[in-house]
Amino acid sequence: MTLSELLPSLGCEAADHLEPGLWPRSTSLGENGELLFAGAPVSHLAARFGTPAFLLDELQIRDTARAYRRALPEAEVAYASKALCIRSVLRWVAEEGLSLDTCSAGEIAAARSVGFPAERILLHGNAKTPEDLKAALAYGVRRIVVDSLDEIEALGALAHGAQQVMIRVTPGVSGDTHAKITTGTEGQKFGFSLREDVHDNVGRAVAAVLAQPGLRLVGLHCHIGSQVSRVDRYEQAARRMVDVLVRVRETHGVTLRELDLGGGHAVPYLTGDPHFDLQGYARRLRIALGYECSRHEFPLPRLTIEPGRAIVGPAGITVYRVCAVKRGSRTFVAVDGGMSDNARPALYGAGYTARLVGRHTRAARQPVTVVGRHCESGDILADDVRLPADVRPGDLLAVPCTGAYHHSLASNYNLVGRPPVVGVRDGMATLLVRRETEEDLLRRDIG
Ligand SMILES: Cc1ncc(COP(=O)(O)O)c(C=O)c1O
Ligand SMILES: N[C@@H](CCCC[NH3+])C(=O)O
Repeated sequence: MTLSELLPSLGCEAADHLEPGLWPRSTSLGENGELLFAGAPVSHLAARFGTPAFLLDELQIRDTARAYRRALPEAEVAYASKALCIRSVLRWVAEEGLSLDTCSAGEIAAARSVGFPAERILLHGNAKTPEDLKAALAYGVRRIVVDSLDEIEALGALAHGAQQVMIRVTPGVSGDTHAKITTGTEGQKFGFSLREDVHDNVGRAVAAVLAQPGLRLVGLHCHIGSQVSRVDRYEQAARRMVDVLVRVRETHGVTLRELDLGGGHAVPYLTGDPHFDLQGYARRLRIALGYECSRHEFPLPRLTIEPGRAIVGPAGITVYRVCAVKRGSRTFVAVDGGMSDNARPALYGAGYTARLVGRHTRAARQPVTVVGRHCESGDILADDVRLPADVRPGDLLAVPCTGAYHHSLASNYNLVGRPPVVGVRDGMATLLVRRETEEDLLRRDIG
């Protein structure tokens, strides 16, 4: 048992501290219980922008983008925009030299609106609509990652030039992650199977692309899942994909020069969650690809990777205001947001922590459940969190690691407007996405 685990059982509290590794690097504790975020007091940001609000540390996003490029200088690093697709973030990652993974006409439109270079964009999706494909072709998106025989036919009919195409493969490698975000194994909807006994397999996909005069097959893609911390699984996928490249050369006589190993790199949400070993990942991929390619006398393909969560997740926090505290068989601390700004606990049983900010208290910490304002019992933001016993309406709570798949998964359930996104850098805050108003909510309802 650690000291911080032992102290509460003795009725003592450890000195207040920020759980290491969970909060953005620029956060620190200020006076009177204040939390400083990228140089700005969170309670001031809450007063200025209201709550709930997503706060983003611009420099941390930029630093992480650079860390990826430094770790794998030979690779293309494509930010997976589904994690957080807002213009400012697209501009920041473009400036840091990243490419972009998109998966809809909407994400392409966002990229286009900031002039994201089309030659650095990829389009993904297991069910691309004609609008998605047309948007990609119209903007000149360099690579489209095809995911069904039907799509290959549809794209072939639309493409006139030599549209570059990659084929998404199901490598049969488990990312050892939540079932709902596992994508590398048979029996889920993404990718072409390596099994020859099923109809839509990789061999058929290769033949189908090669048969389309408007398409040019440039490589293969795989993505084993999201929130994956096991570097060995990526290494296994890389080896498997070289096998597939070699098999394609043997069977179809084409040497594919590009290999995209997807994203999925895990970030810690709770103390004790594993950190993704970026250096180890880079080293092991380099060795595995080098070894497998030389063993098969296959030219080293140009590598692409697609991290989303790892780029933006740890750089964001959400600030909420407490609306009510209910002390029954459990203590519920209800805040002014919930599953509409964080769907992840309801979707994946994801765990979060929370802390009181902007007020100093000597009250002992007690376990509480932080819940949202929505009409669902499952609208739980953080279970079993230790908050001061005197937590009360009007208090502010901050939740770390909310930069990825929070704003992008947000909904208007119960006709609640989505929170703003505020960028903070060197103490200066900028509203990047404004709060949704009642007028916004009613605008589309024209009946
Ligand atoms: C094809 C593809 N690439 C990249 C990603 C990004 O994943 P993550 O945000 O976990 O890095 C995803 C989502 O899982 C994906 O489906
Ligand atoms: N939405 C998921 C990740 C989806 C990954 C996209 N394929 C999450 O929050 O963990």
